[in-house]
Amino acid sequence: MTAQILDGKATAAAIKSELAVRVAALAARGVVPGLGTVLVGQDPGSVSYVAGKHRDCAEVGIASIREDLPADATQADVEAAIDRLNADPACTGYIVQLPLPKGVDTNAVLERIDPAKDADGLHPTNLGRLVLRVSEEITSPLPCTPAGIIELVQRHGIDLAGKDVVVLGRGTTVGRSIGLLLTRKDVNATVTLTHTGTADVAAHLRTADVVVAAAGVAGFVRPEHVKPGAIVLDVGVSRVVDPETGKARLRGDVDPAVAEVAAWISPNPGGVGPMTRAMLLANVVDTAERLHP
Ligand SMILES: Nc1nc2c(c(=O)[nH]1)N[C@@H](CN(C=O)c1ccc(C(=O)N[C@@H](CCC(=O)O)C(=O)O)cc1)CN2
Repeated sequence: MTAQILDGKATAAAIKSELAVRVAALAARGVVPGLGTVLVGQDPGSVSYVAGKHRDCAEVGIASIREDLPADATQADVEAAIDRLNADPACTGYIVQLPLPKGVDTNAVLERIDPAKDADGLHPTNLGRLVLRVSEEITSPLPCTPAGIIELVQRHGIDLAGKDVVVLGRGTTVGRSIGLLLTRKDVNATVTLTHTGTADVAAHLRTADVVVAAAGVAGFVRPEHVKPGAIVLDVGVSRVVDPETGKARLRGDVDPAVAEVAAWISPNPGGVGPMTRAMLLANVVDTAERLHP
């Protein structure tokens, strides 16, 4: 079996076209959504992701605002940037690019974001709404990567109801929150969250209908871990130096040979990453439409 591709690049492009139409309709009424970013330091991945977010904004007609801080920025410097974006009427939503350098308290930073401007859906108020609302319509921003994974699968005609999903990794942007979305009544999957304290991760993986690999360990999921016909989402990214060329290249959490066992697989790059960015834009547009009905 060779897996079919869950094409995040093409799906994100389709979503961006839909969003561009909605942004034009807002603009016709004098409403211009504005996305802010807070970037601390020069981590190459973070620099590239933030640049991509601003390129996306330009593509769909969303204004962008940048707060770029040096790697040695203090907690007070980061909080001052947050306060500026909270107060800026041109900024209708913003994100703080993660991870933050050691020494900056990430949770304190996330909690300082105005929940009404939380474009990442990571503020405790917005995560709390997800905890409470299992069957109601959600009118607050959703965490971008989890929302992007579900959208990617559903836009390929796959129904997740009744499926057993095994998630690898309990990080802030994916593992902690994806179960809240997958177990909503409109999705109806069953979720097992595995992590570095799980006794036998391989045993869980082998039973999964769907694997969400967000461990950040290159090539962690191998063909012998995957049930034939499973759906595999490759989320984690590692920058691995090629010993022959000395150049760094991106590697996902999933060994490419898994494509010989799975029914569906998301490439990495070109899978979940572009969907994360598309969902961020969707959160910004949704918020602007809710504020200006
Ligand atoms: N505040 C946040 N920080 C982080 C998040 C997040 O959702 N919010 N997620 C990740 C990084 N991330 C978004 O910020 C992200 C990751 C990957 C991509 C992407 O488009 N990747 C491309 C490859 C890009 C490259 O070549 O470098 C792909 O997969 O095709 C976008 C966003 C952690 N931080």
